[in-house]
Amino acid sequence: MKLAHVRAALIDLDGTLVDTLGDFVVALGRMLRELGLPAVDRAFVERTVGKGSEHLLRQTLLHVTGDPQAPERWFEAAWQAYQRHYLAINGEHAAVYLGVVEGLERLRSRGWPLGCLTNKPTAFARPLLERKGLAGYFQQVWGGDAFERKKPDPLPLLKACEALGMAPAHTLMIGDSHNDAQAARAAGCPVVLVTYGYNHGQPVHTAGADGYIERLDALPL
Ligand SMILES: O=C(O)COP(=O)(O)O
Ligand SMILES: [Mg+2]
Repeated sequence: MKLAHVRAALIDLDGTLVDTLGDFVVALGRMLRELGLPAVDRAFVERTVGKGSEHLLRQTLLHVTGDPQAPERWFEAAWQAYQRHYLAINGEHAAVYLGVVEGLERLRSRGWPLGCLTNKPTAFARPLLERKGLAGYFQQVWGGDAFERKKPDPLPLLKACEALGMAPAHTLMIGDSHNDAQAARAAGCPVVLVTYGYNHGQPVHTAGADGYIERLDALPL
């Protein structure tokens, strides 16, 4: 892992900083019940999160109905209900991973500017970071709606580097999935993945990162 040139970091949220699977399962469950649709299982949610809420809702609607028309037909009602249910429980069924606070302290002690870059809507991400005591570590927080395109597109990383005043080659992306690695590669950022998150149901070591760590405080700085 070559981190000698790194001067800043962009860190993913779900599956990297906070284990939010419980929040997703509860909010989706309440939404589906409200719409009169069948429930969804935890394993499906785990392999579907990471590409933003719109993707999660469309895939869930397809999965529970088996009807290719369902995502279009139900999307608007689902989105309204999901936002309401998610915001009502945001962080209640979620826990900060071991090593995260220690890792953030170490990154901060190096004087690196830190940004949180997630595909989660900004309106969910900010209160979650506040509630979990992590907001103070980040200069900026960008959700999946902050830019025209989401990860795995490189655009959010390029824009975030620009906002931090750092070149991509000096900005480390830390994430938990192929999505983060692909975006970082295309943006020209070095990338390290944690091994405990959600990687779309795939083994994380196949994601093509520069390095893999079991805890955030295991970064060789
Ligand atoms: O898909 C989501 O809502 C969140 O994904 P991320 O925090 O891992 O980018
Ligand atoms: Mg993630």
